[in-house]
Parts: sequence; C-alpha cells; structure tokens
Amino acid sequence: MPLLATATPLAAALRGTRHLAKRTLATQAPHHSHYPVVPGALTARLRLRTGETFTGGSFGAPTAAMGETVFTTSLVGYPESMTDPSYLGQLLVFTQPLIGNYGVPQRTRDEFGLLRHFESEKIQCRGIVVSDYAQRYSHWNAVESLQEWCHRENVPAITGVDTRALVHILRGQGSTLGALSTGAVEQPVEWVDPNKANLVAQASTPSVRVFNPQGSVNIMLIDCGVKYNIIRSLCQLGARVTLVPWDHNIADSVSDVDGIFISNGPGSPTHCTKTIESLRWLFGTYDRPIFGICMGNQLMGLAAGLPAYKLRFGNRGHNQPAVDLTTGKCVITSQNHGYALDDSQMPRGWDRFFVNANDGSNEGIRHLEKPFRSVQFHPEAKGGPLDTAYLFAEFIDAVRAAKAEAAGSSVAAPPVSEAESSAASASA
Ligand SMILES: NC(=O)CC[C@H](N)C(=O)O
Repeated sequence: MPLLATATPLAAALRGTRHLAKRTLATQAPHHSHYPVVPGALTARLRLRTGETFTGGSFGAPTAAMGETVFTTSLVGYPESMTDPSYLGQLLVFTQPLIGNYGVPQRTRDEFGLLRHFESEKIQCRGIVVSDYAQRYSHWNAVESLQEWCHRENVPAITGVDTRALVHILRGQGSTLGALSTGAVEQPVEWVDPNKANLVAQASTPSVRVFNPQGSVNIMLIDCGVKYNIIRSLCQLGARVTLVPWDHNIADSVSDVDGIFISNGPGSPTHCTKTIESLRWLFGTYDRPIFGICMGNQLMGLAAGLPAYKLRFGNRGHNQPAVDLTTGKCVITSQNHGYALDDSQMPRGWDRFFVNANDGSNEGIRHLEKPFRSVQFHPEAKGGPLDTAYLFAEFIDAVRAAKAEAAGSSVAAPPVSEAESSAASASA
C-alpha cells in the first residue's frame, strides 16, 4: 500500500488543524463567541481597548474588572500564578486550554509560616480568561474549585474564550487594556492603565518582618511584591530573612546585613525611585553580595544606569531559554515580566549575565568586581525539579564567604551549592 494511503488519517487530521487555524484567524475581529460554557452561568464579556470583544460564560465572581490583558503559556500552576503579586493589575489569559481541572489546594503553611501552595495571601490578578473551565476537579490536595475560590476572593473569570485568537491579537498589537464584565455588571468605559500607578507600593509589605530568625546569615529582602517561594528558598538555605518595604531606609539598617536581595514585583520599575536610589547608594558603599530577581533585575539595572523598556507582550511561561554568558550553558526558566532592561550598552563595571535565547532580551546583569548579580527570570520557580535553583545556593555561598572574610576567618562553612548539586545528582 502506498505510504500516502497509510498516512491519510494523519493527513486529514493535520488538514483539520490547518482549517481550524485559518478559521480562528478569520474570526479575529470584532467579536468572538463559540465554545459551550458553564451551564446556567451568567454571560461574561472581555472587551479589549482596541475594540475586540469575546463573549463567554462567567465562572468567577459576578463583578467587573479592568486590567492589562497579558497571557501566560504555563501548562500548570494557576494557583501560584494567580497569587503571584507580579500579576497585580492584570487580566491573566491562560493559553493552556483546560484550566481548573486540579482544583485549588489547601491553605497549609510551612515551617516558616508561608503558605505552601500559593505565592501570597490572596489572588493578585484582577481577573482570569480561559478557554475551557473544567467544572469537575480532582487532586489529592484540592479543597475547593477554581470557581469557588474566585467567588470567595471576588475575582471575575470568563470561560469559553478562543484564547488562541485572543493571544494572536495580543502578540500582534502587544499587551492591551481589557475590561471584563459579567452579567449585567459592566466595567465602566473609562480606560485606566494600572501601570501608570506605583503597583509595587500596593504589593510591598507595610512593615518589617523577620522569617527564620535563627538563620545563620542575615539577608535583607527588599519586598517589591515578593513571591513566598523566594523567602522560602532563602530560609531553606539557612538564612534569616528580614523583609523590608520597597522604600525602606536602607542606609540606616544595612550595617549588620550579610547580603541583600531584591524581589519580583508588579508594574513598571520606573516608579520605584526610592529603591533605585537605595541601590545606587549600595553599589557605591556596600561590598557584600546583592542579588535581584525580575523586578529586582530591572531595579538593579536602572540603578546601574541601564534604561528599561516595555516588551510588546512580555514573557510569561515556564519554558523560556536563557543562556548564561559566563558559561555558555542554556537553562530553561520560569518567567513573568512585561518590562526588560536595554542592555545594548552596558555601564562601566557591569556585564550581561544571561540573555534570552528566543528574543535576545536581557535576562540578567552582573558586576565585574563586586558580588552583585541579578536575573530577569525566576530561579525559585522551576518547570523541572531544580533548574536554576543553584543561583540561590551560589548567592548564600557568596554571603557566607563574605561574612567569614569580614570576620577575619579563613574557615568558611561548606558551600551549599556543592551540597545542593551532590543532592541533585544523588536524586537524579
Ligand atoms: N515578575 C516580575 O518581577 C515582573 C517585573 C515587572 N513588573 C515586569 O512586568 O516586567
């Protein structure tokens, strides 16, 4: 039998896919409505500022919300993403079609008092947009449905949206303001860009908090909207973590600090002038390790003299390749950002650390003499079991070494990064 004949079912399936893709493109504007929605649900509507409207079913709170419409390609992790403070002010579109199928986990806390399965205390995004909400969920750890959670936290959610068409629009024109309405509750027509406000001031801790007080090195963590797993990652490596607000008076409190960490956070980094000033002061006076993640990378770059710009639609997902320019090694990273540093001209004394292998955008910077480094991706969030977790271990090693040196001792504790990597190879 000719090969063509055996391949026919596959060829037909592929033709079907192509046909679907064409149909999706053809129906892009101005109105989209198709998939079946939750039976008996209120109608929900997502309207982009540029005029495109998507109609579906409401499965969240019967309320309305406006935000920057952004998409994530993550296949799993909706509880973590939705509680990540970096999504504050945003309507979050999931490209993974089936959302809700493993429910929402328990609010149990770890030994440091942090919620185990969420990145902060509450849902941070303003609303969610999905293709196919799973009305039945199943998971050993689930205690409620995504629908119940959204209701409880007063967050609107729409299902039945052709998210492929929506993402096509967002990739083309860039992240766009969107208004999500449910039933008769209409989002007011005046468009307000959340990025014009200082969202970091809303997400940051209002007061100083200490985690793992018996830890052996003192890390000051500047909270721009920190994810719990960043605090946890530092505590697990034996650090005492002092969480301080984004505008904390650093100069007054840094003398007994062994290392400084700058967290992730929502919105534009340009609002954080106080943090940028503090970092600039630290770069001139501080010699111990400094490390930044995502917003932390952007703030360190701005303090060093690099400009930041807005990416067209940002990088949000769990499989972004980043090349470490010091080793040539490519790591697969988890990301959630809409801004980036323009590293085309590096300031004196600094170099690029990582670069994105897909779009060439900056993924980190490092100081050439002092132990100051930052990354645009999230080493605390990993698609695989470990991925870039080694960056935390290297930071704590550098902190311990600097502390030992300052104390005039040549005997430093064994590096945690080595302990980590031997544990990793033992479990591999
Ligand atoms: N995850 C983050 O820290 C995001 C940083 C910043 N809000 C951005 O979107 O680029």
